[in-house]
Formats: sequence, structure tokens, C-alpha cells
Amino acid sequence: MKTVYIALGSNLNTPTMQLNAAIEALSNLPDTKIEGVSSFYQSKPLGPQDQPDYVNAVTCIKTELQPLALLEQLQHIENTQGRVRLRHWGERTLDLDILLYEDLVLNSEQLTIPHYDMQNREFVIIPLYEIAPELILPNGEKLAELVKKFTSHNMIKIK
Ligand SMILES: CC1(C)Nc2nc(N)[nH]c(=O)c2N=C1O
Repeated sequence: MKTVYIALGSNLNTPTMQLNAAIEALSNLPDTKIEGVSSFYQSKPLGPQDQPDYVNAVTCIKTELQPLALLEQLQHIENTQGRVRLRHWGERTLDLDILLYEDLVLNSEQLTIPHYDMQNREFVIIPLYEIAPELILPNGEKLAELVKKFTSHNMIKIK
């Protein structure tokens, strides 16, 4: 089984319900089990500010699904939960982003792993550190070093 970290985000249609439903759906994927789930955090939007705050979390799964097969399943979960994305970097019902897939580095049309901007997103790094404090990124960077950038983060732990 491969270790995969997935970021969850929502700011529409009862975000905490969206995240709980997504975690349930992830646990039901073939040859997949949930290893860990971070707390839920409320965070101000990165991007246009005329949208609701987000609820974010990170989950760790073990899976036999290959990256593109996993991506397809994540897109299916987003769609079944009524994927609404009204504008670029705008409000959305649910985002499921693959952050890390073992130590894989992949830059393909459909999928970039590690997630291209994760190092700059406190709403990813803080929940990721909560469940994987010893993590070392494929480029050798220690998550414990990265998290120091966000010590004064503005997020509120809500669950
Ligand atoms: C629009 C953009 C970049 N901003 C976000 N901002 C926050 N706080 N959380 C997100 O999950 C999130 N997702 C996005 O895709």
C-alpha cells in the first residue's frame, strides 16, 4: 500500500459536512484505507476575499490506486458532492488535492505531485504537520522546517 496525503478544502454548502462526506467517500475507495485525518481549520481565502472562509483539513491514506486512478476517484467524489466552482480561485463546494504520493515527483498534463503550491499554503502545511510531523518531502525538505514559516498562522481549529 502506498502512503498518500490529500488536502481537503471547501467554502460552500456546509463545508464541514462536505469534508466529512469526502472523508467517508475516501474510506470507501477500492484498496484504500484512511490512516489519519487532521483537525478541521477555518481559514481566510487565499485569492479573492469576496468569498466565505474555507474549512481545510489533510488526510493520510494508504492505497493501491495508482496516481491517475486516484485522481479520477477524487474528481468523482468532488462531482458527486455537487462540484461547484464559480470562478478561478473562487468559492467551491469541495477540493481534493493530492499533496504527496510516497516520494513520487510527477509533472504530467493531468497531475503535478508534490502539489505545486503546498509549501506556501498554511491551510495545507499546518494540518499536514499535525498528522505527519516527521515528514520529509521528496526534495529533502523537512516539514518541521517548513512549518516554522507559519508559526503565527491565522487559522482557527474548529474540530
Ligand atoms: C481559491 C484557493 C486558492 N484559496 C483557498 N484558500 C483557503 N484558505 N483554503 C483553500 O482550500 C483554498 N483553495 C483554493 O483553491
